[in-house]
Amino acid sequence: MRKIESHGSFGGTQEVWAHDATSTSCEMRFGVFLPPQAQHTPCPVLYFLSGLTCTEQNFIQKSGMQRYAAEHGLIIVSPDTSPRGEGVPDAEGDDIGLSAGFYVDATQAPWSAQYRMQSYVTQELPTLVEAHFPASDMRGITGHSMGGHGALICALRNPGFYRSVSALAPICSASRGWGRKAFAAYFGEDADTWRRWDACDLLRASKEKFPLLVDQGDADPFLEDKLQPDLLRAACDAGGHALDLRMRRGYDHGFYFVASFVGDHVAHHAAALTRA
Ligand SMILES: N[C@@H](CCC(=O)N[C@@H](CSC=O)C(=O)NCC(=O)O)C(=O)O
Repeated sequence: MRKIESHGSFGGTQEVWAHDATSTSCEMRFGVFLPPQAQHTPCPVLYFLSGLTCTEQNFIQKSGMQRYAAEHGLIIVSPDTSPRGEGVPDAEGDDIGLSAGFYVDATQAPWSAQYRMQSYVTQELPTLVEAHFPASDMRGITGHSMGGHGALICALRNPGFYRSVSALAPICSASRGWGRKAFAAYFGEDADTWRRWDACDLLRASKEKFPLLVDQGDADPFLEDKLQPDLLRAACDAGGHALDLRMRRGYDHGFYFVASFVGDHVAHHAAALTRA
């Protein structure tokens, strides 16, 4: 593992690390914010999954989350959004290939060899983080847009592994919205497989009940066609999950929105992760 960056921030440290990942067969980078409390005691970890076109940098530079993480004593880990490097498959468009891993394990060639972001985020990365940083095994997961979809499916596919889950402007049903092109490529046209990676289908089927905090701007240009919060509401009703969906007047999809509400999400996770 190699430390790429280290910056003092709100009494803690914002770092970026690189390592050779086995799940994605390439070098992967991730951000880790270590709050001041981590100098003395193991801290809970909140994973933040970013959206299309992002690397590990967008969230750590634009969200201002370090202030809230330092206040609540949370480590925040922010992985990259896809495998990277020479030979990694890509295709035309922002919603497939590089920066568009959709946090799934692809089944179709040529994607299946390296587009294994579900395994990376839910297995390899937590193992690495808990071995190398002062991290406890209390984990929460959140994300923005494609990363909101990612947070939901990671929690739903791994019951008991995360104590808390939330999302900012998530792609609520990737197989019906913004993920259709990627799902067709990564999984082929098998509808059963698509359902196993779609947050709304997983919510309808889940026996474990998930209390969900979701913020969504009502001026988001992707709201109706690509994000589809109405489908999330219907799936939570059908599956018996408590959904706190907060529609935010005048907010669009970008990081001005994320920065406005990330503090609420950090506080939400801190309450769940520091409860005895
Ligand atoms: N160009 C794309 C949309 C690009 C975009 O808005 N990306 C968002 C995430 S969208 C869903 O996953 C983002 O976080 N961008 C990075 C940033 O720093 O703003 C299109 O219009 O299709």
